[in-house]
Amino acid sequence: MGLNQGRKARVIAKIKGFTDLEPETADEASRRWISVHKPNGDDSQTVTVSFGDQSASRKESYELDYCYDRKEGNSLVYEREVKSLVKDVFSGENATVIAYGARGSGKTYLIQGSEEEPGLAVLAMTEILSLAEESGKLITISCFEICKDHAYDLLSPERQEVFVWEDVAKRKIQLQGLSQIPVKSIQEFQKLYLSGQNLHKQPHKILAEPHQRSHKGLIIHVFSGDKSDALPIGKMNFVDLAGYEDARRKSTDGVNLLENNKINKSIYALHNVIYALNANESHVPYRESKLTRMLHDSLGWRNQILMLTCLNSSFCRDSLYMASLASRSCKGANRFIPDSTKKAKSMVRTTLHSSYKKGIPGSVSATVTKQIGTRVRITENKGNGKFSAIRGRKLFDEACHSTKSNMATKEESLSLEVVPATKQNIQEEEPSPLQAVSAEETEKAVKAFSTEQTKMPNKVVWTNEDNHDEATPNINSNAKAFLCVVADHTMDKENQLLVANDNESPPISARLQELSSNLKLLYSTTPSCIEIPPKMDIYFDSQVSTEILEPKTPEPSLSVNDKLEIEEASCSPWKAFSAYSSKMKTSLVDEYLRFLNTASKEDLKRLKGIGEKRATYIVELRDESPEPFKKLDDLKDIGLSAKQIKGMMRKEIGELFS
Ligand SMILES: Nc1ncnc2c1ncn2[C@@H]1O[C@H](COP(=O)(O)OP(=O)(O)OP(=O)(O)O)[C@@H](O)[C@H]1O
Repeated sequence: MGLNQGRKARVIAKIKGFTDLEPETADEASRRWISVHKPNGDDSQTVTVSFGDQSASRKESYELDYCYDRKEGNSLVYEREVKSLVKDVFSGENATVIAYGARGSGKTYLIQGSEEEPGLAVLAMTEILSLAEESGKLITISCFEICKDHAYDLLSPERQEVFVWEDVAKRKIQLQGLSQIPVKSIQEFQKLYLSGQNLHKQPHKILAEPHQRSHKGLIIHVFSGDKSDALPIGKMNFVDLAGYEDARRKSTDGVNLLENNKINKSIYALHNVIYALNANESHVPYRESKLTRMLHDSLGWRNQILMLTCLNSSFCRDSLYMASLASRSCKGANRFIPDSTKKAKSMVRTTLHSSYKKGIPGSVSATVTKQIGTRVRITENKGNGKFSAIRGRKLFDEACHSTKSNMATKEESLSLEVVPATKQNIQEEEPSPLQAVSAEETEKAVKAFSTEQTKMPNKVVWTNEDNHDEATPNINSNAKAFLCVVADHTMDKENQLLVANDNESPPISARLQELSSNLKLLYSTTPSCIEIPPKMDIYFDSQVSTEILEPKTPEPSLSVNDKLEIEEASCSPWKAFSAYSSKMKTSLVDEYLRFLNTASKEDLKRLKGIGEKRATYIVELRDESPEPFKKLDDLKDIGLSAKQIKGMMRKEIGELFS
């Protein structure tokens, strides 16, 4: 199939097949719960998946690229969806197949399969090995898992941690610590892959260690030949995501909430990337999770992506939510960003840029040392006024630019060893006598580096886009150069109330605007005509309808009590007005708190008065407790005074009328 209608990722679904243990009546019940409308049969370019609830009186429907039925097996999905991707990998592209869905929705069965029914990864590997044999290519595999946003190598006995390094051109990823093992036969593959993937199903060596849910990945690398000088051609990733489970419900197997939150967050992060790719957005938020950072060089550009939404065949609320998320990222549309917000965004960006130009304090220092070949370190320091941050960026860009021409090619990168940069080694290292203290010296130092770079072949600049603190690998003596960039090159925005960001979801002002419009709409209606909207879940509209539903952000709801109060107040215009105002305030505050409790770090930074530091702190608080902000006063936990909190709310709401 593979028809993406011009989009980067194909998003399809597979309804879980029945196990032998399920009763015969399961089929009938399943049909009541989930049905698929294919307007052109198997050739449909879009299908509608409809879910009925247990009473069958209401339906929710979502559009996807395709949906495979319960009885359609893994081999059919392979033939129609994955086979063509295998060919693409041999012609130099990367392909990624990702299965996600509620817990127990058949993800592992689809990717890995069973003895009787091999999964997509096994079927693909069979074909890859056969093509490799015909054409004399070398195949290696890597297996990893991601637990609580840390990646581990599943093919090394010590299960070492894997770190993500990215070159400055942002097109190449190096997974440090991830083994690659050559594979020649399907038996060899099965042994390695299944033992790696099923580690979690074995009894834990340390009994006290609790059972952990994780994302599991397989990377199949194809090389140009089978000698040691072989060049990488392409790779194929298969990812079996940990099952989604609504964090608001109690976890069934004692998995702690924190772990659940991390899993869900990385599922959202992945969908935000897919959404941004399908919507052709200029910014794709790859850095929101470990998984998307690891797959960065396989997601986007000309690479192939297949998103497999696994759906439970019997009633499962989490499956509904997954279908909603899938539909959203499938279309790459349906996002609420009013024009006014776009305008505001570009205005903010201009202002921020010009404030840099005006020389808001910031500094750049560069260090050139000869300790390990040539090394240039550029750090931007805030506040000492020696150098503007924008100048620092410029110098950095210049350095990168002159390095880019010397970037290791695909061939060269094979033999390249990465020299990681960590916050720790940046700080601990002895200052060089050449440490620049003025703009002029800094510029000279960077130029020296650039010149040095142009002389040296085989060089690539790597940066760790992960947490800089996480890696403390040894400096490799074979490496000739590296550039460390202290990532915090955003200005301290805590007090500037300005944020420039291209992130994917609407800022709070846009959502508040939406809320405000909804409330205005309500206000313009006579109280007795007020419809009580049904209670909404995030992105999930449970309204009784057979229409195709667009996944949504939540809207305000009025309780029966609200409605009664408003009706009571309707006898006096002033009382009615006061009642509406008060409800509006409550809804706005609720929405604001919900945003604080759920938004990504980048989105949080869109709020007035929330900069890098506060956003980081909020995210950390959420890791400790799933919903740290229950009332506005809880903002005091991030160091705000009552006056500042009020000020921030006033500014946020004032924006609605600007
Ligand atoms: N198409 C199918 N036919 C028969 N049995 C299936 C099918 N799909 C899944 N199963 C069975 O359903 C159970 C759950 O499937 P599986 O482990 O693949 O789900 P999962 O989504 O990977 O679970 P988790 O969220 O826990 O990782 C397994 O016992 C599996 O064998």
